[in-house]
Amino acid sequence: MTDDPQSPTGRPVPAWFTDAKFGIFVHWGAYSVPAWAEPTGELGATDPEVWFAHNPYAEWYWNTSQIEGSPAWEHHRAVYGGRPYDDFLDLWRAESFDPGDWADLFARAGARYVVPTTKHHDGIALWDAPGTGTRNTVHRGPRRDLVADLAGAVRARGLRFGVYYSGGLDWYAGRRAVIRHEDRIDDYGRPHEAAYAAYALRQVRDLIDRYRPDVLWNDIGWPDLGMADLPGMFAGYYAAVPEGVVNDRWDGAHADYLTSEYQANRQNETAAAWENCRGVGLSFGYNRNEGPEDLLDTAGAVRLLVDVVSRGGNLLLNVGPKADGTLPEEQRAVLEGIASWMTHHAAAVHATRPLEPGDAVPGGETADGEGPPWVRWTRDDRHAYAFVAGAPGGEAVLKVRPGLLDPATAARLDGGPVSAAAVSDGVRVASPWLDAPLPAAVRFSLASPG
Ligand SMILES: C[C@@H]1N[C@H](CNC(=O)Cc2c[nH]c3ccccc23)[C@@H](O)[C@H](O)[C@@H]1O
Repeated sequence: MTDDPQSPTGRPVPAWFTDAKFGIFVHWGAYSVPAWAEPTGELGATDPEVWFAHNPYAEWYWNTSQIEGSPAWEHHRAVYGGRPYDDFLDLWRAESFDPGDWADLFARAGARYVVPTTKHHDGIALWDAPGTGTRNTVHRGPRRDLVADLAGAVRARGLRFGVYYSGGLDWYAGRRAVIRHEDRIDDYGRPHEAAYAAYALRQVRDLIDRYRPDVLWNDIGWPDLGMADLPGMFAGYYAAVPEGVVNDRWDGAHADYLTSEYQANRQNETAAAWENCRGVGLSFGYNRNEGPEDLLDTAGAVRLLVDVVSRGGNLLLNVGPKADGTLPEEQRAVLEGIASWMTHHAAAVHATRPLEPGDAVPGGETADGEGPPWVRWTRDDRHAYAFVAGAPGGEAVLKVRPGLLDPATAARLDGGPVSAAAVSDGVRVASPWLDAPLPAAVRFSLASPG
């Protein structure tokens, strides 16, 4: 294993992952019953002092609702009379869950992999996980192996299937310690005992044996006394899933790729392979309190995806299903919007790579890179794709290395008219609606392919 941040383990990352560009995260659990949080702000852009007591992550309901005096604490008393959290497992029916419908939408949206929670911080398993007794969705609540149901539907449509596992926190089998901001000194109450390490290892090995996940997406970290188990576990994983990929949240033990989350750990976005994850809104679990102002719209989601891909990363965009198994309409609408955009633009996203350094400079943007127009680039062996949005009057100067492109080959992927001409510092393009918020891609042939 190397300590090279660019390729953390030296193992080449399977091409399917770096070509995939777009995955769907799914946070679904007992927390989806209350589905209640304050839409406070984005991780990494929100005051850590207020984060835990006003946690925008609805999947943290167990913790937030136990912080005395917090709005979630008040809500849990007022609406649920302070009843035990595990009641939500039995109230979670998933009566309208249609994994094929989800998988159809994810495939149309251009996602190439899907990663659902299999055990989040509340310790409730979405399969009959070893050591959980009946505290799982096979024996209670939905009474279904939700991991198997989604794996089958996703793979039937040719998408890859990964698993999210909360190795670093388990508020049931680990430590039932409520985490307040001041607890950061106490390592956030993370469990490190040998018994928990064995419990977690057994569950991850079970996930590998039963579902052959294409992605092992661990969260928070791994128990100290279980660190010695990991090399063997990873070796077993790669033997079972030769094209498998492992994320970076194993307390440094191993990583095929690095992750960022909303605005947190964005320094990881320089790695050879990396992935940014976030919700359509400010939460991963469904939060009934989120309004349009808290959610990405289609243009925002597409610009996020294109920006990430233009910098060599993947976007893992999360949807938080309701307890009944339907996707919230406002989140579904964003995926439908991406799907519509993808019908013309998939070729400029999947299996592309960034332009070489120096091939393009902030194209027509102001110095801060934020001014109009919004321009991002991708390329493959034969073409360069300029994604343009917000161009005043539909005109933009794409500042690229002279000789990189053949302007005569300019064509909008969505079929719209476009004119292009070489200018001293690049290519001027003009086309109606390049001033729209939703990016349109202009394809050029590379003057020298390769
Ligand atoms: C996908 C989300 N992950 C959250 C945990 N996130 C973090 O701990 C942030 C973080 C810690 N170390 C990192 C390394 C890289 C990127 C983010 C993190 C969970 O607490 C959320 O509930 C949700 O599952």
